[in-house]
Amino acid sequence: MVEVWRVQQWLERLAEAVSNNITLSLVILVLYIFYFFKLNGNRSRNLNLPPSPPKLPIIGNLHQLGDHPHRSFRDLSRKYGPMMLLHLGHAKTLIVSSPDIAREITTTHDTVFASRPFLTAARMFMYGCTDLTFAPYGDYWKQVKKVYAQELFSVNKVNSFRHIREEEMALMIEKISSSCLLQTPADLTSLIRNAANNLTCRCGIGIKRDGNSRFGEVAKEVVIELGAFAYGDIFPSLRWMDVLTGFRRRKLFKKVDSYLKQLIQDRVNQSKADEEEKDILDHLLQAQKDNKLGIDNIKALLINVFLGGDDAATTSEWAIAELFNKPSAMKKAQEEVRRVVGAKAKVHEEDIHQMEYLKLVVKETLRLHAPSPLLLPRYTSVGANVKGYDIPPNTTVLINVWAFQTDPEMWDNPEEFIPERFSNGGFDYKSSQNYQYLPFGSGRRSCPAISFALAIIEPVLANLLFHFDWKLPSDLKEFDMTEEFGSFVTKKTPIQLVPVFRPS
Ligand code: HEM
Repeated sequence: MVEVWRVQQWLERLAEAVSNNITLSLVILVLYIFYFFKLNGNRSRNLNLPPSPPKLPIIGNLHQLGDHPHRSFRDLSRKYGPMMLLHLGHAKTLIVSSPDIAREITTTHDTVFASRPFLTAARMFMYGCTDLTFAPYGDYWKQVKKVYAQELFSVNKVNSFRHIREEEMALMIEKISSSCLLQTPADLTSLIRNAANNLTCRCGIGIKRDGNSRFGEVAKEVVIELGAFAYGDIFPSLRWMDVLTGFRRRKLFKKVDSYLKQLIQDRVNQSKADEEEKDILDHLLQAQKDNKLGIDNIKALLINVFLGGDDAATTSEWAIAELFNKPSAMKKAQEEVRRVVGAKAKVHEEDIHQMEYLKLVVKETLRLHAPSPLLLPRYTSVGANVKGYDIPPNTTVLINVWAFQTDPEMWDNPEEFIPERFSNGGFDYKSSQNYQYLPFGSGRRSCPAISFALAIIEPVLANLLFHFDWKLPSDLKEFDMTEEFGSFVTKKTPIQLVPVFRPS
């Protein structure tokens, strides 16, 4: 019998040969794609499919994606309509660009489109997609969603993390104060990311996710890997190429896995008795004792929590960037924060409840800069009919909320940052009444952590506005607002501003 390690060695040699030889890789790629084009034929001949832009052989519409897919899709939808069927490589992808069709997908046909595609990186890092984000819709997802809603992100639980938020805010302010004394620019991007990620991870697992700690490094690499290219995601028939070429991914996974294993083991040995002190990991271990979850499920769910901090950090960064770019809004927000906090030395959480303009600033930021402008991909394994069009089985669905959150037909001066546009109410994060504003998604797969996220974003902003005024470093003439598309849409260049202590 052939020994397993020999087979492994053989596979690794083959993989090396393929990845070192571009011509061989390309020949295999082309042969496979032609084979599957032929095999699949035109199965959709009798279907009334949504309009599609012309596509190229093999790569389909991939060349039309550009650096900012949400913008390219919006431009294409102006020509081909609010429901387009694209072929990203071999993957059928429905692009939705109107609130009306978003409602159909997330409400009328919610259960049909409630799954997620099995993305290569998610399969690995989310332990076979057993986290909440990528789990296929079904009993397991429902059970995990219940644990999240009742035990992890309930209002009481979010409130119980208040001391962590206050400590992390104090640390952030202390670090900025030293830049203030030296009159050097503060790297707000990394300060905000550190604060949001430390805070999220302390609530999740009781430890920080500092940029340069071992855990911080690993978490950062996972975020990059989740947004990275994989053959199998666009050419499902080429999934085997990912197996052959995914050494780096597997190495990283081993690192993540051993880290999480140790973390869980340590916690099992010292569980906390006090309900108030329990963090997310304690609750997940309790769910394991109740036979609701396995150890690998817990690891996957913890990764979900690490990633959430990045969403909140991205939003806080964009809010500061937009305020800096619009001095009248900055002045109004600062005046409100300073009036509400008054003579106190620091911002208290009860103060934030009274900061109405600050909340409008967050809403407007999420309109222009939803961290996931295409939401998270949905997937249907069965066919469906939406607005008279046939959606074939095995189609991924991307809802381009950015397109309708910036549509001039729905918003006045849509490119401009105007927090006041939300002052009449009418747009709630959770309400599904108005589908033209959906930064947290909609329906059963919408974000379960809205209050948790706002409880990070609002204190970060209130503290930055209360303690400091901000000015451009002397060597900078302009403030760059370019976007970068990755796992989230972030600001391309870090925010470097010089802090000045607020006038007393
Ligand atoms: C500004 C902050 C955030 C934004 C804008 C945001 C946005 C989103 C969006 C758009 C989705 C997909 C919705 C859909 O497919 O319809 C989502 C799902 C999700 N979010 Fe958030 N999120 C934020 C913060 C967080 C945080 C802090 C956490 C956790 C710590 C979190 C955990 C999740 C999870 C687990 C899902 C998957 C839900 C499912 O598939 O059932 N999010 N979020």
